[in-house]
Amino acid sequence: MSPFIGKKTWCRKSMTNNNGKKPNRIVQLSDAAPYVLPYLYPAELSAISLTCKTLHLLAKSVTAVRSSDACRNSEKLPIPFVNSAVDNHPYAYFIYTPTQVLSFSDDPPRQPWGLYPLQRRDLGLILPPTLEDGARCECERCGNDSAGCPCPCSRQNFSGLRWECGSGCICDLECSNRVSQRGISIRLKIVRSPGKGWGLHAGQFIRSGEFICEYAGELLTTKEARKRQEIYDKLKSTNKHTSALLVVREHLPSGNTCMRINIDATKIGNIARFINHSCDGGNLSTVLVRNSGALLPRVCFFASKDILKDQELTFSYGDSGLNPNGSKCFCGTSCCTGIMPSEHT
Ligand SMILES: C[S@@+](CC[C@H](N)C(=O)[O-])C[C@H]1O[C@@H](n2cnc3c(N)ncnc32)[C@H](O)[C@@H]1O
Repeated sequence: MSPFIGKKTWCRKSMTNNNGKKPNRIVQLSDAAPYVLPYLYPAELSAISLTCKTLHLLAKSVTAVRSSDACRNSEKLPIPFVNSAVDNHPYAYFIYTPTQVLSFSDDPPRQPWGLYPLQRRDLGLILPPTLEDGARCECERCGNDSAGCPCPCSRQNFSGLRWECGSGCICDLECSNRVSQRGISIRLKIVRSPGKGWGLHAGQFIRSGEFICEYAGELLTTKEARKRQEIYDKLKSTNKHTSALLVVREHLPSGNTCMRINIDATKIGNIARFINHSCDGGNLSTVLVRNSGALLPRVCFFASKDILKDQELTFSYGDSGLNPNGSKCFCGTSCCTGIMPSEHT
């Protein structure tokens, strides 16, 4: 019997098994689809949706789940994509990580997204270890005795640099000095607009100083960052590609040296990859957060002013005067230079 995919959504496996015999097993598409469809890239999903009505409906429900939460159910609240008829993009595809990861030299592994609610462990990426329950920090910042905690709390309030407790402390994630380690807990949405593409917007009022999110992505060496930027610049000229490579420089106390942190959220990242540029500096500040016990700092966004519900969250990508050939800026602020800042790494 030839493979049959019909009204009743049954198909016969046409592949032969190890013995060269055709297995006699009947597979119901709607049962198998949840194990396959979430792994497909958007182009594959739309190709498969053209093959039959059942797969069309299943692919449509994968798309609906993907558009309903860019974070794959791995943050406290869903962060949906909103496209009010700007174009026909229901969502943007990328691999989700809640925090920074080491770079992948090849393409990262596929990550399931769609159809069933994912747990953090399903994401297939290395996630930061959680601390044992019950452990309590004894530092002053946590309101207890100052004895015993090796965290550098006393060095807090450095401008642009924040110290938090970490794996070197005995406190848990509830410690008040770990605000950037508990994931995203404010309502946000990713809104499509003409000119800028996707952008991150507030889904609620956000008070000045509140933690928004980490800039999560692949940590790159400077050599790798420069190589990737060259590739992205070429792709950008086709107008079909947006990249999300952020370079942050940390000036070390000596004043003579600075450390570069290159984070590429183009393929693997979190919702910070959707934050657009604003020539007036925007409403977010970029803060380097050092956790006690961690070698590298993380780049985090905090609200630099009160942000109203539905307002776009933005920050300044840099100085546009350095980039006379840059692409058009659509930030819409009164001080807009009309040109996007340099993306030279
Ligand atoms: C980190 S991504 C931000 C998310 C992006 N809008 C998207 O749709 O994925 C950076 C890219 O967004 C676009 N972008 C960001 N700010 C912009 C602005 N003010 N005007 C025009 N395009 C902007 C540029 O294409 C830039 O390379």
